[in-house]
Amino acid sequence: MKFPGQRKSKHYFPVESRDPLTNELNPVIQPKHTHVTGIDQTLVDIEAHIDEAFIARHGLVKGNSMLIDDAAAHALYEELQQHDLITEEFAGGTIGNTLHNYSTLADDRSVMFGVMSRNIHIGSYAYRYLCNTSSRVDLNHLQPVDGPIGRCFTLITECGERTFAISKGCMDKLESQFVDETLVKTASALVLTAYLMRAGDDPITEAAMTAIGYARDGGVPVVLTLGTRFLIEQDPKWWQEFIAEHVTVLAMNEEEAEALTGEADPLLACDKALEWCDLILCTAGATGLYTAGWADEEFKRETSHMLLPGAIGEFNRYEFSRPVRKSDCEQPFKAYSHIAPFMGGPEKISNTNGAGDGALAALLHDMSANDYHRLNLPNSSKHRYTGLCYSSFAQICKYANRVSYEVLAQHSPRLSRGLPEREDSLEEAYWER
Ligand SMILES: Nc1ncnc2c1ncn2[C@@H]1O[C@H](COP(=O)(O)OP(=O)(O)O)[C@@H](O)[C@H]1O
Ligand SMILES: Nc1nc2c(ncn2[C@@H]2O[C@H](COP(=O)(O)O)[C@@H](O)[C@H]2O)c(=O)[nH]1
Repeated sequence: MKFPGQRKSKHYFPVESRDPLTNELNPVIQPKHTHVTGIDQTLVDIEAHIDEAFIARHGLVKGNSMLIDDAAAHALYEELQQHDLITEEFAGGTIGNTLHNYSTLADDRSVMFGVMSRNIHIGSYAYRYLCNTSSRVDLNHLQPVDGPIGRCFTLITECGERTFAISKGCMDKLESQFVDETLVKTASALVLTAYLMRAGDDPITEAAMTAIGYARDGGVPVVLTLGTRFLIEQDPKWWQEFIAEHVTVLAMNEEEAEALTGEADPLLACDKALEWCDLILCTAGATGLYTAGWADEEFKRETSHMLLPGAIGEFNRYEFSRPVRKSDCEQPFKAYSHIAPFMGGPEKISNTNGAGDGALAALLHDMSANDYHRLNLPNSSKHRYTGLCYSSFAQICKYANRVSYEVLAQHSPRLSRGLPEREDSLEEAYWER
């Protein structure tokens, strides 16, 4: 496992390179490994740049992710092809992207549960999906199906907004028996998307609920990403109860946060949602991102950064604390952190597809690094208490933000490589210190 984020560390990480004296006592150190699991609707993104009239003509809603039937998919695809509008085709799916990015960043294993076409032709969407997924993502547990995987028409309007039209194929056919109980129970996290709950009569919703049950029994954090505000605003109360009952870590953007809580200010939305879960990653486009969660009075750490004004005054005071599950705190209190986009954002953003998934992958990396460190160095002072993450709220903000930047600066929602070892933007002296 790679170190989460770029910085110098006072803890021994990775654990193989620990104190030479201890190494002499234990010359052969075989680190114990961790992994994360996730469930997704197996989808290929078909990206096209279109105008608003196209969106209206096909009965779509700008910014939404909508399911379309076969006839609508056919008409849409025909028009895209006729006018030569398709610019890219690559593996997608919000959890598929997150697992791929996690494995790329951590250089470590993730396991994806989903479906895959039984018969795959070279060049087909299924083939492309497999080719565009990191070899660190374990796809051995995919359920074979007699039909195509899903297609996600990713339609980008002039303003950079993306609208998704989903042609399901067999993407929702995942059955519970293909979710491996041991793998879920031994993972550092189970990652799910709200999209899994809109499968109608198809079995993927039940498979997700089965996985949630395994995670609960194994004490594994359940991480939920909200997908789109349109889904949440249909029934915010239902989602609030769902989160309160099942979710440890919530990932959302500011629009989804508002749909869930009724609060337009991301800080106030996080404050409210913390009543239902333990840790929140809230991305806010050009405003950057927030982390919010619980920490324990006994282990709180005050920031050395400037205290920030906002809907909650000086909200970042304890951002150097590490997130802890509320139930693991003796005296829980809420801590928050915020960061503006890395370097103000890339010079040119061709689209923001996957920027949120990238940020979540960084958070997952930090969570699994914590487990990895605890498994291998249980006596480290870091594990005097049971933290959810390896790093502080502030550090997670930095890392997530940096990864989002990388996704924005490239074309696909999936990272083609990890972050650079050294940041060109940081002065040489930082690394030499
Ligand atoms: N226009 C932008 N300028 C600079 N950074 C941006 C911009 N849009 C997104 N980002 C970065 O990407 C992150 C995630 O973006 P966001 O659009 O909120 O995610 P989502 O894909 O979930 O809607 C932000 O927190 C920020 O760091
Ligand atoms: N599993 C599903 N993934 C979906 C669906 N609609 C869109 N998407 C995927 O989201 C990412 C972009 O994520 P974001 O971070 O920019 O919001 C993209 O790659 C799509 O494939 C869906 O219904 N199910």
